[in-house]
Amino acid sequence: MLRVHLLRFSVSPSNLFVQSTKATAFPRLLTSTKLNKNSRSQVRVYSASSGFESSKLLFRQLFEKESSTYTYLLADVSHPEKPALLIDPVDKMVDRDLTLVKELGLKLIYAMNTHVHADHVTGTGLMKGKVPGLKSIISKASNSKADLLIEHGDKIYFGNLFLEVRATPGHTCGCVTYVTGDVPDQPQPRMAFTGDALMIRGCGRTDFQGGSSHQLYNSVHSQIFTFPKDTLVYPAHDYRGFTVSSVGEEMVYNPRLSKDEETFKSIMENLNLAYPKMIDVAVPANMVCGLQDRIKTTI
Ligand SMILES: N[C@@H](CCC(=O)N[C@@H](CSS)C(=O)NCC(=O)O)C(=O)O
Repeated sequence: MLRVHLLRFSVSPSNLFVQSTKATAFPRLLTSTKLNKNSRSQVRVYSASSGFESSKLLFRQLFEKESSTYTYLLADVSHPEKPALLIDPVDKMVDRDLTLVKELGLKLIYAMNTHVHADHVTGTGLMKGKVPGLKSIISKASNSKADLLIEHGDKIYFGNLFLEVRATPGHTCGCVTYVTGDVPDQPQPRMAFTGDALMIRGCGRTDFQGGSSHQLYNSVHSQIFTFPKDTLVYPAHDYRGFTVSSVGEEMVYNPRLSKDEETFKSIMENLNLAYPKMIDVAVPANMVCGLQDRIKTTI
């Protein structure tokens, strides 16, 4: 039985980050406090283990061709349990993904979504039925159901590695970007999993699901373009064969987001894209992280 442990810390005047090591189960939810002399901001930390061993990232980019979706597998292979997570798995590729996880000897602990997708059904619900203890994750702002509802500033630990959550609404109201940590024992350069907020030489559309071109412009400029320029950009989709970009590259060459906001809005208003074919099926399913048939008993 999985136990979730929640702790809160009081604030003290320094700019340190403190997390609990008292939780008793794996994985666990921790709450910690970002200590800042000017604020009392609290940051929740989802942690799969404690300890300060050196870390090593295993990383795979996987593709689903009908919706042109990228799924990302990350694991800390320096940790004895090799805890792993998947970002944006697709329902029809669940067996591929879980076979790979098994072959690599990983322990899948989180199946995460960057947002409520409109073009395909998430694999997180199916995976929960196949991997005991697996937790689904989506943002609280998405108004969806999942095991863990994350918010801006949260840290999601897998072994000694972690992803930070950045709210990047605009394509949908609940979009988040997951970015690797900026401390020395985390992967360098940083890696940003931008979902549909920032794509390679493009971005997510803003014409449904609470989309807003004003919000998207501000999200990308304030939350993604402020990462170091060598930060790698891994989107949820690519329609032209690109696999990875960098923040510096997109700041210069993104034909939409390198422009001023008014020009960006005008571009977004004139995209004239057809609605995604799967939208009526995908959105309701993804609002419950693909668990629509079992929602009452499993979440
Ligand atoms: N044709 C596809 C949907 C294509 C599409 O609308 N993609 C979205 C992301 S998935 S909701 C998007 O934001 N595209 C931006 C762009 O500039 O292409 C289908 O029918 O599924």
